[in-house]
Amino acid sequence: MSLRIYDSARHCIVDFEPVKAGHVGIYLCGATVQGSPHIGHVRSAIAFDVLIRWLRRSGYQVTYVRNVTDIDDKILNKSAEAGWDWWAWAYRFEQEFAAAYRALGVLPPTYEPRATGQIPEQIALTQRLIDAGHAYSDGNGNVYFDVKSLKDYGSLTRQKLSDMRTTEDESQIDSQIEAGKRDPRDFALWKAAKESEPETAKWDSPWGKGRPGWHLECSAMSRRYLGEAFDIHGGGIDLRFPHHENEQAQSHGAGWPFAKYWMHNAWVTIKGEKMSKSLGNSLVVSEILKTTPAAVLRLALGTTHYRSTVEYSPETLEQAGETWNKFSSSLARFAQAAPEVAQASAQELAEVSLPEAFCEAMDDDLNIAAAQAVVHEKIKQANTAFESGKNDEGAQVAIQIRAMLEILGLDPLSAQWREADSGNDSAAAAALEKLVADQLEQRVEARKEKDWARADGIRDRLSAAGIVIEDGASGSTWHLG
Ligand SMILES: Nc1ncnc2c1ncn2[C@@H]1O[C@H](COP(=O)(O)OP(=O)(O)OP(=O)(O)O)[C@@H](O)[C@H]1O
Ligand SMILES: [Zn+2]
Repeated sequence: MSLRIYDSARHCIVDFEPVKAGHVGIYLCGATVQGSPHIGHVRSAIAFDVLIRWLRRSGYQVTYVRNVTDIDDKILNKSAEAGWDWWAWAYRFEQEFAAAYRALGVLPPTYEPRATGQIPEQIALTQRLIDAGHAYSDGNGNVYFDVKSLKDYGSLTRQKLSDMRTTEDESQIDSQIEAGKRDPRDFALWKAAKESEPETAKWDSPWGKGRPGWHLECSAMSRRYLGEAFDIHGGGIDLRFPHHENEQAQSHGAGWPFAKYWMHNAWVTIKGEKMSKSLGNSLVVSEILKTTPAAVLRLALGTTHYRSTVEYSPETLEQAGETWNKFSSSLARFAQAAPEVAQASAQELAEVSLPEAFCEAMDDDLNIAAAQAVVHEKIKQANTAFESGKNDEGAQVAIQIRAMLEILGLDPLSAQWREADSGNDSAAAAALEKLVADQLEQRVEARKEKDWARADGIRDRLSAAGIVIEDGASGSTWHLG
């Protein structure tokens, strides 16, 4: 069996056949870096991380592009309110997103272009669309895409033009932009600079100073890094319209075949409602990570099917914590019984044969529940093998378990999570330091009161726990004996 995916343009499961044999080009709409990432924001990066790991494991050479939208109305407004330069504001949150991705074990994309780094390409694309008769300037510095000029406008989301009211992002409708449109359904490719906007947010163009509309960057950047035709375009479900419809219109209008398949991930909800800053129910990743191990959060977000909603509650994390403990304690036990389990290199893990049922599940539009069931089954099998002294068989199965978990980004013995554990080690060391310091203080008090029995009792109890006390002129120090 080979990979089958749900193509959200065709609304059905299809065989995945790459544009170029052996290669896969993927474009994922990345973050608009206007604020701290909440767990809804990182879901798509995690979902597509699993896809990319699986494609690589299936032998494809993957070029993966995830952009950063570092300029838009929200960034300009929020930075102005806060008294920051817009670019400093955007960079601050770009770094927060990067830290969240790193903490959650999301592999870096092959290329991560910023919208502001591709202005000449976006100007050239706008000009190309004007030349092709798909765009027009209003004479006031704005350029619009003429939706009626493109036969397949609406085809991605199966909508008739006659049923549409607008094709702009409704949260960002701007009266100045609306004024120059020949048709209210046209959308902006280039926006004339406004008096109130900072000079650094204005670029020269054939239509005067301004900046690109939001949809344009993805058409320009996907072409630059993936070419005119590429395999998979991904993003959150809300991006299908108008963003992806408009991206496709721009690229088709330019004469480029664009994405062959479309994949969209579902929401993270809380009490059934979309997690969202504006609804005030969002949980910032860095806050959750203060109390929850990153692997547990990744498990909670990444082991629900990407097209199903993740309903978040404290129980979601609790359950994920239990599963993670099972994965990590099982592998720690297996590695203790057979050191080769922990020593297996990334290369070995990438080459070890995987259980057929796991591959079938992953090939079935990333059926992660069925794939996880195989992991649990194999944990049972390894347990039985080790218990009956068949260490070689146990080790072989345990290495398969690691390889499967690595595809889900959840191998507890991988460098990512081993390092996280060493983070736990330092937390444990800090806790020990505090407890021993407490005991030493009490011993000092006991000695001051000439309560020798109590002082000796403390020393003996510490010594029984493997802690040696050295008394010196400037007080007592301790070390592990
Ligand atoms: N709860 C969520 N679940 C999954 N993806 C989400 C969620 N919230 C946002 N996203 C993804 O992140 C992208 C950017 O989200 P956006 O900036 O609209 O965040 P938000 O928290 O909904 O903010 P706002 O309330 O200001 O609209 C969205 O287009 C969407 O693809
Ligand atoms: Zn996009």
